[in-house]
Amino acid sequence: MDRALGSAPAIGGSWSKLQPALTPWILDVVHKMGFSNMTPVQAGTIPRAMKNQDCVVEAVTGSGKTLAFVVPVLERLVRNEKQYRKGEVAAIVIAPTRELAAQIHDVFHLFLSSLIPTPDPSSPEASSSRAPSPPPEAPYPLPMLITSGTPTPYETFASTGPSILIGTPGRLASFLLSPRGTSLVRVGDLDVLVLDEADRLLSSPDHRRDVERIMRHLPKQRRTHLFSATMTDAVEDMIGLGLRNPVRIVVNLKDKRQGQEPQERRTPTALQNTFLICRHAEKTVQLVRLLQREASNEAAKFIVYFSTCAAVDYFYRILSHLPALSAYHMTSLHGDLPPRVRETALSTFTSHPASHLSPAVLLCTDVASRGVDFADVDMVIQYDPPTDPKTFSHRAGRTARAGRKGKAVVLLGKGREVDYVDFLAARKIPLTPDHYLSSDLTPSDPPTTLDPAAPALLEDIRKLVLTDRELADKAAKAFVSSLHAYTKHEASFIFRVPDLDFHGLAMAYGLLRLPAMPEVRDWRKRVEAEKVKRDKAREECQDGQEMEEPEDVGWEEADVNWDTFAYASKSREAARLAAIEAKQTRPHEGQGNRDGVGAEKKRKIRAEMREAWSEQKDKKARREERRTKKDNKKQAEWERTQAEGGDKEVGLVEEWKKSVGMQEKKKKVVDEEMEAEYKSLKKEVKEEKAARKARAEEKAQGGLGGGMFDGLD
Ligand SMILES: Nc1ncnc2c1ncn2[C@@H]1O[C@H](COP(=O)(O)OP(=O)(O)OP(=O)(O)O)[C@@H](O)[C@H]1O
Repeated sequence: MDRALGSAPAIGGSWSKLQPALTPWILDVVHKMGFSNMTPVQAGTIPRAMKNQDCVVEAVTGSGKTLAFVVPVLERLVRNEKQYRKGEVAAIVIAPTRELAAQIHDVFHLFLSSLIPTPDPSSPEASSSRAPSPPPEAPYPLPMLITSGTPTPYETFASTGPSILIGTPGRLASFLLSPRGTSLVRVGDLDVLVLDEADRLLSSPDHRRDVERIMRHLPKQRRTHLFSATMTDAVEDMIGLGLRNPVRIVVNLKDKRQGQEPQERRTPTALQNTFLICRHAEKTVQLVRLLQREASNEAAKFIVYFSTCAAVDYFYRILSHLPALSAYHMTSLHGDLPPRVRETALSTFTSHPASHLSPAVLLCTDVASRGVDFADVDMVIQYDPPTDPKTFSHRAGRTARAGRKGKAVVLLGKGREVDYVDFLAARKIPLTPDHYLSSDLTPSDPPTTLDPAAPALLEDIRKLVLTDRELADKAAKAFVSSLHAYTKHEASFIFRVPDLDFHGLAMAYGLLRLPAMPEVRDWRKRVEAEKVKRDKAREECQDGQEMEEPEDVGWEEADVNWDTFAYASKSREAARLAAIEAKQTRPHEGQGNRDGVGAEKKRKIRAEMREAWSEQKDKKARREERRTKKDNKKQAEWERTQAEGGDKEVGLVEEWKKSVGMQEKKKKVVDEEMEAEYKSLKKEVKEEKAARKARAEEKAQGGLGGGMFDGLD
């Protein structure tokens, strides 16, 4: 492979001086966007991508990578001698999330819309910019978005005949490779394939499998470009497999400090990238104060990252109701929300007329960490550090885009988590310290004893939670899921569950009680064992020397009557009461049939539910790996027969395709059946457990019982 570095000039130069020169209408649109000069990555990439070179492009967040592929894709298609007809696809862009795919589609659409007459506002197509526009005079390339939540692709594809497809890997693969897709969508003359956020696409096994399936379906005679702010080994593999003599374009930044050698860095220079240390119990207090302090410094738009969808859901409900944040406009965004809701959330946040008096806050997971272009975010706060360290710079990079200033802060728990700063520095992501914020929002040293605002905030949150049992469910779910995410940190030697202060976290979440889960049980045992050890050592201590006690933030279970604690939703509460009553009147229902088959299955499910989440995940990963290996073997076999040539080749390919298709179909049916069975049994076990618990609580024996889903009902 050609490893030549594409030299990207420090200053990009003028768009109008680009060689080869841009087509006038494309240049016109770029100028209308307000850009007279290229960014370095654009200057380094566009001339090469316009010619016949595959490109692997690595440049920091917010450096203008989108235009670096949109412009050459359009140029190549406009200049192409081949006239693409309806049904023929000339370019495909794959992005890891629907938000990013939609954004890329919008950029293509922006170029195209400069050529077409404004549609009649009364027509249904005019209502959405995502709907393919009526074709202008041929041969201008029409883009089409293929992600979940977009209109049925086949009809739209057949009627509009787009030549550029932009989508997420799974949806694109099923669109292109389904029997209907293979007969309707012709890719034989595809000119260019772009993978945006290539490292993310290739390091997730699901995405990678789909990307590879798509690539195998495309002609080898094509250009392929990979773009990302961070590159991984997975990308290196792909370079070998799917690209031909690619040129590598790396836009590096140097951190020039007075009197020091310039240091290479992976984040924009205009980004003030910081960390703040506090107790776990003080995290929510610090989050609230950060929002307040920055707004008092004129900041108007914030993004706050959590590790899980459940945490976003919960904190959205809590923070939206805190009097201290009443002026803030909160929006939540995560992958468990339906596509339409995600789309609305994103546009609500981007279009909200925020000011420092009425700031806008987006609470989200990593679904909004990569690629999504927010023009005017002042501050990014990472409530939870990301489980994958590569995500760190992507999250922080949602601010300080295209040379603008911005600030990012990550909240780190006192103790071992502080090592994360060195860990990132070694990865060319330097962080500077931010101060603990005291109650008057002035910087201070971290308090030596617990900030009294933490227990006070706990009480405020609890008051809120006690108004609706659903909030207590959400709190427990958020806590459990965040803890599971914590066990998945790639930097596991820094983020160690045994070092976590569970009571501190419970305080930051405003929990009423700790959910019963293996990790909490182990922690309780550990704390108890340490106490016994200390007591023993104290007894044995001859000289009366004081022993240092570990800090206890003083979180205690709230005094709640769980029998009468009701859901605010009348129907939900009625269902809860009905379920309790039903179980009391028919206590043995659902305990399996006489031959013991049901009981055996339930035993297995119970065991699975108790199994640590991490083990369940590992099993899934192993299954995934086996499947990928099998696919690869079949692919190798297919390629071997192709290389051998001969008449039987076509038959073998067909046979292979058929067998893969059959297997996938069969697997889907089996999966669906198994899933349905699993779900219904899981529901039964859960109901049974809830009833047992209700009975036990009635007998005033209390306590949190067995499996990890207890406390989450
Ligand atoms: N030549 C240019 N001059 C000024 N601004 C530009 C230029 N090109 C792009 N931009 C703006 O820079 C911002 C960031 O661009 P873009 O989203 O393409 O960055 P990116 O490198 O893809 O970032 P990420 O890695 O986070 O996805 C956008 O708001 C875009 O409009």
